[in-house]
Amino acid sequence: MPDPDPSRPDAHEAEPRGAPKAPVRRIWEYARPHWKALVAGGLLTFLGGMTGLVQPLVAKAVIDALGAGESLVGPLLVLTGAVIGGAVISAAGSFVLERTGQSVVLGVRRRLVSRLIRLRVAEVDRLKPGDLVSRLTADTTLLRTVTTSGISNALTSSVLLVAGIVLMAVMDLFLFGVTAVVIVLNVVVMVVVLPKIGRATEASQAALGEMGSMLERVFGAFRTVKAASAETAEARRLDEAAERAWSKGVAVAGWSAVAGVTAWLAINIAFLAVLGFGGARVAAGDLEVSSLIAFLLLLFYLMEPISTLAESATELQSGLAAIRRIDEVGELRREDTDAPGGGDGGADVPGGGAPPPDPGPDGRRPARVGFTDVTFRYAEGLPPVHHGVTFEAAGAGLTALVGPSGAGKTTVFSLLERFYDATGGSVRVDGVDVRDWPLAGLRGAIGYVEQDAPVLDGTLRDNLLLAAPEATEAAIADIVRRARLTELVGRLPDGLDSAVGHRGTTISGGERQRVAIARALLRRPRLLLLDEATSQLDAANEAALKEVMLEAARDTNVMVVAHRLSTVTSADRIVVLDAGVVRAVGTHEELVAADDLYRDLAASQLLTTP
Ligand SMILES: Nc1ncnc2c1ncn2[C@@H]1O[C@H](COP(=O)(O)OP(=O)(O)OP(=O)(O)O)[C@@H](O)[C@H]1O
Repeated sequence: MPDPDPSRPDAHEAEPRGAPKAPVRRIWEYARPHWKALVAGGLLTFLGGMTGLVQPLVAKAVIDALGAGESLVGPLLVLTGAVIGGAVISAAGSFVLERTGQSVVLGVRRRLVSRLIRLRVAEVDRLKPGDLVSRLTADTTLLRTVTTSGISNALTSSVLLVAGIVLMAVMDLFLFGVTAVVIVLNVVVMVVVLPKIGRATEASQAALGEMGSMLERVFGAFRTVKAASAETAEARRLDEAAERAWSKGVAVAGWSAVAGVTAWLAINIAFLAVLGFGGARVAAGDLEVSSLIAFLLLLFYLMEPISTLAESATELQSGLAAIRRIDEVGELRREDTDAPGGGDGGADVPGGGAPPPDPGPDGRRPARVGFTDVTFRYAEGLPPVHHGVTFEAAGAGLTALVGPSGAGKTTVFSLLERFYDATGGSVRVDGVDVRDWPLAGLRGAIGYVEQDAPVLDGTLRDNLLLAAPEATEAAIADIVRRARLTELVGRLPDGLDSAVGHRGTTISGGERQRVAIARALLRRPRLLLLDEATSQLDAANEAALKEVMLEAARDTNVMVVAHRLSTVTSADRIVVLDAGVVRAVGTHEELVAADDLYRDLAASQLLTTP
C-alpha cells in the first residue's frame, strides 16, 4: 500500500500558469490554424479593393482624353472591367472570410465544450452554470466577427490605406500633407475611444452571463419559485440584469458611433481642406483640374478603408472582451477523465499513471475501500469536514455510513469518486491511493447514486445506458426487473424509449431513485455507492430494493448512506460518523450495545428501546 505523502496533493495541482498573453496574441492564436484561408480571403478582399483604386486613375484618363478629344472607349472598358471584376472578387473574399470565422468559432466551441465537461466538481460547485453557457454561446459568437471581418478587414484596409496614401503623396505632396494632419487627429481620437468600447462590451457580456445564471436559478427550482409566488421578484432581478446588459450595450453603441463619426468627419474635413487648398492652387495655376479631381476621388475612395478600419478596431475590442471571458474558462481546473491515450493531455488534475489494480478474472472482484486518517475541507477558509477518518470496507458485503446530518457521510463518497482530493491521509481503493488510479479506471469501477438521484433529460433508456452504453437488451431487461421498474416501463407510452423530461420531471421521486439505482447496477460495478438511495421509496419498494442491495452485496462492495436505520440493520458493518470522525464500527447489535450515539439514533427510530 503506498504511503501517503503529505506533500502529494500539490503534485496533482495545476502547473503554475505562465504570464497572461497579450490579447491580440490570443486572437492570433485562435486564428492561426486557419491562416491559409484567412490569407486567401484577405487577398481576395484586397484585390477587390484594389480594383476600386484603379477607378480614380481611369477617371483622370477619361477626363484627360475628353480634353484632348481622344476616344473614351478604352478607359471606359477598363473601368467597367474593374467594377465587375472587383465585385466578384470581393464577394468571393467575403465568403471565404465568413467561412473562416465560422471555423474559428467551431474550434473554440469544441475546445470550450471539452474543457467545460471536464471541469473539477469543486469548480462547478462555485460557478454559475448559466454564465458558463453564455461564454460558450454568446461570447464565441462575438469572436466570430473579429476573426471574420475584424482581422482581415483591418489588414486589407490598412494595406489599401497605405497604398492610397502613397498614391496621394505621389500625386501632390502638399495636398497629401493637408490630408495627413486630419487623419492623424482621427487616430488620436480612436486611441482614446477604443478601450472604452472593449470595457463596455465585456461588462455587457458579463450582464448577459448573469441573466443566464438567473434563468438557470429560476428553472432549476421552478415549482418552488411558483409556490413561493416569487415570479415578480425573480422577474425583477432578471429585468435588472437585462437593463445592465442594455446600458452597457448602449455605451458600446455610443462609443462605436463616436468612432464611426470621427472617421467620417476626418475624411470630410480632409475633403473640404483639399478642395479649399487645392482649388486655390488650381486658380493660381499650380495644379491641373484633373489632378485635383483625381485627388478628391482618391480621398473619397479612402473613406471606405478608413471607416472599415474604425469598424474593425471596434470589433476587435469586442472580440478581445469575448476572449478575456473565454480565457477565464481556460483558467478553471479540469481533470483527466479520458481513457489512457484519450483527451488532450492538458488536465490540471490528472489521473495517476499506475495501472488499475486487477479487477479479477471476470472483472467483478469486489473493491476494497480504506480510509486512513483522512482530513478534508471543501475550500480554504472553510472548517474541516473530516478530522481524521479511518475505516476499512474490504470485499463483498454491505457497509452502512450513519450519523447526524452534516457529519461528512456524503463527503466520504465524494473522496472515493475523487470529486475532491483529501487534504491529508489516504483514501484507497484496492489498496491503491485514489490519486494513483487513472481517473477513468477508478470511476469505471464504481456505481454511484447521488443523494437527489438526478435523471437526465432524454429517454428512460438513455438514462439507464448513461454509465454502461454497451449494455445488452437482456441486461437492461434484467435491471428493469430488479430495480422494480417493470410497472413504470409498462405504463409509459413508449416504454423504455419514453422521454422522462427535464430532470426527470415526468416521473415520481421514488421512480427517479429506482432509475438511478438501475443505472448504477447496469454498470456492474465493483463498488456500489448509494447515498440515501431509498429515502423516497414507499415501504414495499424500499423492502424490495433492500433485497436488491443485499443481493448485489453478495459479490460487490456496497456502501450506503442511510438516515433510516431500518435500511441498514442487516449491514455487515456500520460506520458511525460524527462531526468528521469515525466514532464506532460494528454490526447493528454490537453498536446498540456499545455506542451511545448509535443507540440513541436507533431508539429514536423505534428500532430499540433505550
Ligand atoms: N460542496 C461543498 N462545499 C462546501 N461545503 C460543503 C459542500 N458539501 C458539503 N459541505 C459541508 O460539509 C459538511 C459535511 O457534508 P456532507 O454532505 O458530507 O454531510 P452528510 O453527513 O452527508 O449530511 P446529510 O446526512 O445531511 O446528507 C456539511 O457541513 C456541509 O455543509
